[in-house]
Amino acid sequence: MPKLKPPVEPGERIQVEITGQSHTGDGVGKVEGFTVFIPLAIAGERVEARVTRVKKTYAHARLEKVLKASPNRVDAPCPVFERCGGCQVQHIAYPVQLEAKRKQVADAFARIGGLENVEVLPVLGMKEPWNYRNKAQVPFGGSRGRVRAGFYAAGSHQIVEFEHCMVQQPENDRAIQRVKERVKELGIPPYDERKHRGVLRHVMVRTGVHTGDVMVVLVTNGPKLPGRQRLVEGLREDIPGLVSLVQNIQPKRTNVVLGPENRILWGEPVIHDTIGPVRFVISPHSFFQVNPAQTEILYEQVKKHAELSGRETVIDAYCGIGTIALCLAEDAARVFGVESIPQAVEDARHNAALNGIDHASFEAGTAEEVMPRWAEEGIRPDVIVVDPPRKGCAPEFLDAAVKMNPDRLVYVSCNPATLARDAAYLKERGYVNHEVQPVDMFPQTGHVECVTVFRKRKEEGRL
Ligand SMILES: C[S@@+](CC[C@H](N)C(=O)[O-])C[C@H]1O[C@@H](n2cnc3c(N)ncnc32)[C@H](O)[C@@H]1O
Repeated sequence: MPKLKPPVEPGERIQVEITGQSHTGDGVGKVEGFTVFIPLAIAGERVEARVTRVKKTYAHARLEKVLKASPNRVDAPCPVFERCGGCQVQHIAYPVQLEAKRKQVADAFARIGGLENVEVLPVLGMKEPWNYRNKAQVPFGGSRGRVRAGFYAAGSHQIVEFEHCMVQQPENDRAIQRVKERVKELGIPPYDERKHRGVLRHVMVRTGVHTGDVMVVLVTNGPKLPGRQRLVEGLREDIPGLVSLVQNIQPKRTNVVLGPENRILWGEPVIHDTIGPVRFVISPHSFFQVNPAQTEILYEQVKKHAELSGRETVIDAYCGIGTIALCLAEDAARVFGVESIPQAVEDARHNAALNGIDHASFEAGTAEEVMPRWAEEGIRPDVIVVDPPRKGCAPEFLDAAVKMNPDRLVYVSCNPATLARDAAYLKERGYVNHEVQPVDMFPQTGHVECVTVFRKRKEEGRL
């Protein structure tokens, strides 16, 4: 077949009807049947845009003028919204953001999973969809005299500075500004990623919203931290609730924020927070859900679908620091967790002890290696809960899960595309889901989280 030339070229000005919203929040339209993604455009609008990049099957364009505005367009409250890559959909009314996310999940089930009959319920959103994040990770740059700190602009490493981030807990904002002031005052050189020189690369702040604990992690390019003592004293004065001040060393030329080594500059190595009645320690490297209010809602959904009576054996796969496992433990006879990061597994064990839970055990390893072994060893869970990263579950893991013959498999997903793929895989193996409940863990962004339960197809009985 002769290759068709795309109908648009970089630099060209185009007019487009926007027909949908992509999973990253971009407006999507067609020019002579050719797909164009336009950030900041909204479904239902007619816009003028400048083509910036052309690929074989799609192009990107920059919005220049809204010719016909959608009634769903609102003024984005954040002054740096259009430049900062943190949020993508502040310009869309919140109820419409939620419906776009619901549709995104339904499309993934229909197109990727071939599962048109799975019902996608309305997204559980927030009453106040702002100031929710308990964790901020801010790159530092510029020069000794002109320190810059902010978020990267979309698709680049240009730092967009801010004083107040509208999706962060205010404690995180304040801590970042105080670090920036002290770094300036003490002349600590920020990191220059092009030359791989300088000291301060990132600052990470985590807040335990229920305990008030604050952790500040200063990520440096090497072990040196000039002005260390004065910096520690200054930040102890400046940051109310500071419990843990850590230096993390990332000597590599990489986009990975945290390096392997943590040094305690002052205070504790961890902070605490709670989910429901369960208390957790959080260390710099551990995964902890970033939207505490919505985590309670997400976990309620998991509990509802797990239907525990106190007699069940439960596996929590991809368990992080054991949050789901330990929140379910009260209603289960036995809980097993598996997680690939050894430090998180140590935290999970510590968390079990902290809460007096002695019928939960955690194993370090990949879920795809550990589950087949558990299946061989004869572990037969009634309920399996999975909460994998964006790439979803490995087939070896799902094969082992099916072999264990659980009654229910509760799937928590941060990526509708891989959830739909795995749903199709499970359906072929006799496990089906009928409904998906999306939860808005990340308001103002394109991301959506989902919970669904797979059960053995009735007519097939035992597998
Ligand atoms: C989305 S997080 C879920 C954590 C936890 N369930 C929670 O709600 O806090 C996914 C977790 O899977 C872990 N992980 C990634 N790949 C894995 C694998 N192949 N096997 C086991 N765990 C994995 C990550 O380290 C991370 O802790």
